[in-house]
Amino acid sequence: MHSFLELDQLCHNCACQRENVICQLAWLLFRKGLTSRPFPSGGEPVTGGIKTLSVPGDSSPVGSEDKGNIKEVPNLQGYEMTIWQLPSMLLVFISSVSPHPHHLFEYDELSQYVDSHQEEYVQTLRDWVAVESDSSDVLRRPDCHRMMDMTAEKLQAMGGKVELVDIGVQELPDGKTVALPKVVTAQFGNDPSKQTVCVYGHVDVQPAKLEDGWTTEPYNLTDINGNLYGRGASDNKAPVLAWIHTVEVYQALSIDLPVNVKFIIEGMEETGSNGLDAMIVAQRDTFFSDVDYIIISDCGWLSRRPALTYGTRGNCYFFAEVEGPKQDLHSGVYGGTVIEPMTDLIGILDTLISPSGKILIPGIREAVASLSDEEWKMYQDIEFDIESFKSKIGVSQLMYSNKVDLLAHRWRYPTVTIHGIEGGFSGPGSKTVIPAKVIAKFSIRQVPNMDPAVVKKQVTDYLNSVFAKRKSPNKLKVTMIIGAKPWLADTKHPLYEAGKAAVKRVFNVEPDLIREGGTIPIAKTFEDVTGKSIIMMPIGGFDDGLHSQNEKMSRYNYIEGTKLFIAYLHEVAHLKKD
Ligand SMILES: C[C@H](N)C(=O)N[C@@H](Cc1c[nH]cn1)C(=O)O
Repeated sequence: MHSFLELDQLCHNCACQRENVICQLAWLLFRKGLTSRPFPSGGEPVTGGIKTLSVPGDSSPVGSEDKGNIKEVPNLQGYEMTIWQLPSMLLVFISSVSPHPHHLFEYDELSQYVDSHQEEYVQTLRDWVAVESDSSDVLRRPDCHRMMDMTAEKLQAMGGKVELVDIGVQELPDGKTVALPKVVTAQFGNDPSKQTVCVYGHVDVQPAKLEDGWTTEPYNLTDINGNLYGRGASDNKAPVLAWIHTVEVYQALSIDLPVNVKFIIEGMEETGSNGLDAMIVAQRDTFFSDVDYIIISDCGWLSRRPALTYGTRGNCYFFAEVEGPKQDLHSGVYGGTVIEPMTDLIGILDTLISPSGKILIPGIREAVASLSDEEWKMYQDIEFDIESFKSKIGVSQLMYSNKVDLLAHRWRYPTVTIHGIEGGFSGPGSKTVIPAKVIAKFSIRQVPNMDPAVVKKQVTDYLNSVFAKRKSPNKLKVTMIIGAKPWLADTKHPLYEAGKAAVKRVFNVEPDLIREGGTIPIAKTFEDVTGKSIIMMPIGGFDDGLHSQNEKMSRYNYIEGTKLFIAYLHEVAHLKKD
């Protein structure tokens, strides 16, 4: 009786990655239980094993030694079978020589491997979360560089063809420059007969401090009741790792990857993917030349039901700076005599959006694509519980009270958010100061058919005109620091059919087809520059708290998500090349 490992070893010896029919047969016999169990009592063995078998055109049957023209296969002791096992063996053999080279799918084995290695996966996530790779804080840039190195080392250790691509420097508002984190590219397999997918992800994170209200240390991954709390756990370190584990699992079981897999992992997504557009343009005819599809898992489900994402909003992120006196002033001594920068700033910010959520900047609402009947119907059919949404975020009232309006305003209408004001007093206690210079940070989420270049002008012109009416002696400077476009896919593309099949296999449900209110700044560039189709396949939970306190990734989503990716590669392998 042969063990799993022995069979695997036999296959390894000929290095055929189970392309060889003999290896496939041996594997399938084992899989079907035809070689791993003792004879049933009273069963008559019909053969002592397969002795020799030559396969036309095949140079290396399992464990063979080449002796002139005769290929000998060692006597595979233990492949004994009974007469009653013959028909199923024949079926197995016929299926193994069918013309499709990647027809085998050992999902159960792959999935069991994932289950039995989950502690390792959690530990790797812990190591990654421990790196404070906050791309918005230049003081943390060394951590971002370290994070990229760790990513490259991991992929390198797996035998990938890895490169750390230098994408230049970032210009800071004071005119200084700082090196951008390098971009990691990697490649596993380059079989021209297979599809090639490119997985994009990022390993930088949003800022997080314990004093922001986290209940656990943000950079110390903490498992509470199966939820793994830590900054970047869901956005986007666990999903990137889940893709890496996917390749690892195939490798560990010596199962040939059904598609070639490339990775492009960056470290500046949270601040708008600086430098990445240029890198993609530069590598269009090299790294991207053989890529068939791009897969992104940097988003989350809408509910407990798995989802496929077909749209993201873009983002235009602005700084509005108002500068007045040459230094901060005592509000008792000078209050009432100077025109305060903060008052000016709050005044102009208040003209961006009405209390009912109507954007007041001329031209913005007019550009928005109108909601089609088909879309309305799609939103209507999605299960979305307004009450649990409200209770999850802890509010008693939302901007809209019906599902379609809420989903539409979350996914496919623009919105203005005021994030904060730099320079104003924000510490605990009560400082009586007039801040001399204040900088508001606000952003406008972009949707089809808005254009960031146009929005930049609309916002700048509008704020300048509103400010002018105040007749203030202070100075206003408006800068757009991120201009990321929205992205929208065709859900009828075969990539989505493949996605549905993979979700069905792993979760036994149909996925929701959803859009994402957040932004993946590089998505549209990928599509425009490479001309390739994108699918977004989230594994994050609906309640992961991205960018917020107590961000988490559940073990369930991390582990089942890895299985989803395994299943998805199998489905993609069966797509016709574009
Ligand atoms: C959806 C993704 N996980 C994400 O959170 N992206 C960020 C990217 C961004 C946009 N502007 C600045 N950074 C987001 O949507 O906020």
